Amino acid sequence: MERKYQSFEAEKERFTEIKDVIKQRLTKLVKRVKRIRTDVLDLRKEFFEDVTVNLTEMDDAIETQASLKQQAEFLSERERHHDQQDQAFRQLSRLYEQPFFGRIDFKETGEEEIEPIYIGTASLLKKNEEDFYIYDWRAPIASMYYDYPPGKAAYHAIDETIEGEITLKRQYVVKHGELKAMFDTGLTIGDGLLQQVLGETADTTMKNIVATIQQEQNKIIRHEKKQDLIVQGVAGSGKTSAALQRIAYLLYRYRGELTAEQMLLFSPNPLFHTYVSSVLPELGEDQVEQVTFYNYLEQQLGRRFVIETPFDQLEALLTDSASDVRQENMRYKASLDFKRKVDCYLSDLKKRGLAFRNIRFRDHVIVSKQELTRHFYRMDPNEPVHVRLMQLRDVILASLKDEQKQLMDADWLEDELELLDLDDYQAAYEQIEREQDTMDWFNHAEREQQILKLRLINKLFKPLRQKIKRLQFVDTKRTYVRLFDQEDLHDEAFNKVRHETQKQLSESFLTYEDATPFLYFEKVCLGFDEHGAIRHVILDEAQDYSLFQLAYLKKIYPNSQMTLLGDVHQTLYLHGLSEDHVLRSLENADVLTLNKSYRATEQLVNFSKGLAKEDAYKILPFVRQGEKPAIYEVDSKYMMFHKIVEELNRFRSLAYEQLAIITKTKQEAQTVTEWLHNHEVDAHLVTSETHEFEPGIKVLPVYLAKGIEFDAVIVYDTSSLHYHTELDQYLLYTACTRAMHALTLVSHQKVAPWLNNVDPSTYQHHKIMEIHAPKKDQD
Ligand SMILES: Nc1ncnc2c1ncn2[C@@H]1O[C@H](COP(=O)(O)OP(=O)(O)OP(=O)(O)O)[C@@H](O)[C@H]1O
Repeated sequence: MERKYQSFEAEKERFTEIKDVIKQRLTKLVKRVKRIRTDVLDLRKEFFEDVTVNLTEMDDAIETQASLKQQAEFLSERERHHDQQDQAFRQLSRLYEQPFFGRIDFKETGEEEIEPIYIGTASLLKKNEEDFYIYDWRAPIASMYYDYPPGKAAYHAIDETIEGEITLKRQYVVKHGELKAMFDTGLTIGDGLLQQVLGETADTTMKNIVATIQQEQNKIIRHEKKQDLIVQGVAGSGKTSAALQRIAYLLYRYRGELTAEQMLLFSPNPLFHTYVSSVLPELGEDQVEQVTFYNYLEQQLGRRFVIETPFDQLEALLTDSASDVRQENMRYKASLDFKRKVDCYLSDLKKRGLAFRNIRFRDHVIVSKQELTRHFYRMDPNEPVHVRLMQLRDVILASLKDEQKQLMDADWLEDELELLDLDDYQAAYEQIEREQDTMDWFNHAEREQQILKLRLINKLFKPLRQKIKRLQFVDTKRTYVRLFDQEDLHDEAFNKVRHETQKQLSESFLTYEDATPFLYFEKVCLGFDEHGAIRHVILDEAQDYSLFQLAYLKKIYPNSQMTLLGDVHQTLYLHGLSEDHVLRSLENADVLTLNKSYRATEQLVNFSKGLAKEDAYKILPFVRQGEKPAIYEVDSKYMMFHKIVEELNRFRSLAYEQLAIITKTKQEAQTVTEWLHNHEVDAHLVTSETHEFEPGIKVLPVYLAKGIEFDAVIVYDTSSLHYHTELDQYLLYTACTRAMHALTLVSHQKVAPWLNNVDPSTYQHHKIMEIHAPKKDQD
């Protein structure tokens, strides 16, 4: 049987043929898009010209309204059409640059033909609308490209499994719209191509990996079961990449049922937002909303409290300024033990303890807190607190009406009528006009006065009504503070943190660890505004979430499937050190693991895995060669900086562009940046407010480097004085695993203890002593 397109020449012809087809379609599409755009612009310009606006008579007004509606519908239909065509245009343009990246030849069992399946970022149908030039990488048949080596293979299409044999598996290198090379591959997807891709230098934004998705990553991307999914993946194993390709896959697979607005990505920091933002548009999908958990907390509580950022919480730990009580608080408030305590207290509130605020109007108490308490606790105790509060709210709003009526005779009201504006007078006038036919008013002036007074009262009461609707008559803060009034003989951790919690709450300050429990407490009291529309929540860097935070997220996104991606080795928060880790917590979740690290060279992985806290043997490198990491142990700060500059120069001479100096704290990052500036080295300090990733040298604390990678990394001062706690070990591992090609550790004096346990054959160790600093650098 004749095999199609075997030689490179034949492939080139095929490549050109497809590009020609795309070009023709693009030409047509450009004309169409232009035409529709002109239509839309004309329609917008002439919107009112085609409508006769006549509002004098009721019938005319109705007619005018109908024709306006028709015109608006027509316009929005054209706009929609324009958007669709524009999207098709962008998709075709992308395909024109790289029509396909892979191919499998598949012989279905029982069929004679071997079909070549070309795979690209989108499908391209032939004229007959049945056959394909190119299959979208997410199409069921394309899954075999990622899942099988040549030989027996199968895929699922709708309700059946189709079996057969892959007779050829091929990958292509396309650059600047030209086919440059091809590889026929075996077991994994093109070690050749993957080598090439991974060997490239880092970028300021993340790349998509559709051409080289690995089998174990494909399982994550195409996980379709209803259960939640937990991915434990070692550093650089492609968790974030898999998460983004998964979003693109789900949007394709459930097109028409699932939209980008129904998905939500929780990410670690604003810099990360920008870093990953190009992947989905590159794959032709809309951006999904990205939010940090802190932003979410701020949005919910920021008007009433100052909330500590997670980075400030970490800084307190890293600079050893967190007292024992504070550390206990971090651990305890993250735990499900504390959640159970809160739940217990919430259940108690059904019977007693809810604190209310007086409802006042102009310093006058309309409903006292005692009355509210009495009324609330006379309601059906079997009803949940939030349901009873809704009922109470309706009672208060009704009684407010009586209160308003009584004010009609108040003397001050007349004086304040001038607070009304022209619209109020106009409205009063129109109301009298309307009433004239049905009511027999003797005195217009009197009626007008009455209407105006009513309007004024309504206006004055509006803010109060809104507060009542938002249940602000419940004093949630005070109620929560009461939880900490009494000691608990059986709960030592609770007793330890009680006073501190009360003190901070009274100052309207919420530590990061306190913010979620308080928000949870308040939501259960007042009722959850569940985000029912969100169908999929993705948590990247999931190891940083506490069990309490995860329970909270489960509660507010009740109709959502969750994908958690994290790495136990990269834990940065105290709560992550506990046995009950978020990545082990979800019941009935599917758990998938990624053990191979693609980011770094074999030499870097072999070194950094020696720093990993648990199961280090499971971390496998992808075979890509580079230099061994270097550790410089020096005896002065000056020498440390001197070495940093030397290394930066060396890295630049190797054509590495994205260079980072990773410190433990923000203060150190600042010191290093200042030193470099003083010595005429251009470096950018990255802070928690940095949103854009600038090319060049970056100096940043390790927690801001999460999820991001650099060509070469220098880890600042890895001495034992500096890195010694259990958490420090995780930090050091995280910092070292940010490097793709080169890694240097500089240490002022003796290195951190775990570095001594790393296999010495995996790195070069240099001790440099006695270089004296110039006068200006001696401190
Ligand atoms: N299949 C693949 N093909 C090409 N590149 C890949 C593949 N998998 C991962 N990579 C690359 O490896 C690097 C690390 O990927 P990614 O950031 O997704 O890993 P991660 O597991 O989220 O890392 P970390 O937890 O350390 O932040 C990226 O440069 C990514 O492009």
